Amino acid sequence: MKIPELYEHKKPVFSLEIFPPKKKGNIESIYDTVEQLAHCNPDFISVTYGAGGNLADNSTCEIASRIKKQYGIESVAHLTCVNSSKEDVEEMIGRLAEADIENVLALRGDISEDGEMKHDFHHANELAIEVQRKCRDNLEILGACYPEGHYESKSLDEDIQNLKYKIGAGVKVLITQLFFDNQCFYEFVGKARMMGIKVPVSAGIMPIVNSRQIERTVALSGASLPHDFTKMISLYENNPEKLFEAGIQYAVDQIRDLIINGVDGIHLYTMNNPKVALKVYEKIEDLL
Ligand SMILES: NC(=O)C1=CN([C@@H]2O[C@H](COP(=O)(O)OP(=O)(O)OC[C@H]3O[C@@H](n4cnc5c(N)ncnc54)[C@H](O)[C@@H]3O)[C@@H](O)[C@H]2O)C=CC1
Ligand SMILES: Nc1nc(=O)c2c([nH]1)NC[C@@H]1CN(c3ccc(C(=O)N[C@@H](CCC(=O)O)C(=O)O)cc3)CN21
Repeated sequence: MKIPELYEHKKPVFSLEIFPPKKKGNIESIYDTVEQLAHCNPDFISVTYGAGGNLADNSTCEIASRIKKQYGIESVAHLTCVNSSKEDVEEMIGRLAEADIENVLALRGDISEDGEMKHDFHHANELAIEVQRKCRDNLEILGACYPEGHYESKSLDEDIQNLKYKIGAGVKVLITQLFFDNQCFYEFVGKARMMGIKVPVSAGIMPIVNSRQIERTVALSGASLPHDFTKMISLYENNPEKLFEAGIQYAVDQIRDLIINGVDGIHLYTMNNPKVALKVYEKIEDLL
């Protein structure tokens, strides 16, 4: 199924995100995770590509394909371009289409720490154009957006202007970077609508359930930390069980508020942890 159509018929769309296992030999382990995540009744599951130092290879395509075929759940394959040549990207697009994947999240990708990058693509809109050129009728394109602005942009306005290039290049649904302050999301969506962006925007939520995640997540996302959030961390940083429960509740409160305020979709960054996803799901199921 083509994901943009889902947003025409359902509100909120509820989606989950997973990443391929780090070690190549462990690829089968992800299917246990998917099997458990299926109990959350997701409208789709997305699979990252080269995120957080994980594999950027055919495993994204393989996993996204099996999610559809074996579990009957719609999938989205992430694809990044900044560390790839035009030939690499063309090959990957061909593979996705061959595997009957119908939806791709077109990303620039994180610039690797050693600074090595290829120079065929600079931004996500260029990748979207390439996907359109190669597979206009077979692949729907989703894109990423940043409620607090991407850290490379001078201002939120500039970032939203750049977002319009992606939409011009065929992106039909946006998924946000994770955030902990719903007010940032509401202001961002209000501004984007004023600036002419009409596509559905799913809110990306990551439950923080252990202290190890905090630093890494903040570094990756640049998300600001509201007072309630830092209070929760300082109260429970030495009590893993309490932090786990409080982290779930924080995400649940965020999601319930978003749904009540009419959000188009909720995209849950599961970090391959079905226990967390299921606990969140149980507490929001009545609103889905
Ligand atoms: N690997 C994965 O699965 C995931 C990766 N991400 C990460 O999100 C980050 C950025 O990815 P995208 O949003 O796809 O990048 P992007 O290319 O859309 O935006 C990156 C920066 O460039 C600016 N920009 C965008 N288009 C431009 C243009 N045509 N001309 C000038 N400036 C432009 C933006 O305002 C922003 O500051 C990366 O750090 C990516 O890795 C996010 C989600 C999942
Ligand atoms: N800048 C950026 N890059 C991304 O890849 C990205 C975002 N932002 N925002 C949303 C999601 C979050 N993503 C992530 C983040 C971390 C890992 C990851 O594998 N982290 C740890 C494992 C942590 C764990 O198992 O709990 C790692 O060690 O790599 C994967 C995908 C992908 N996405």
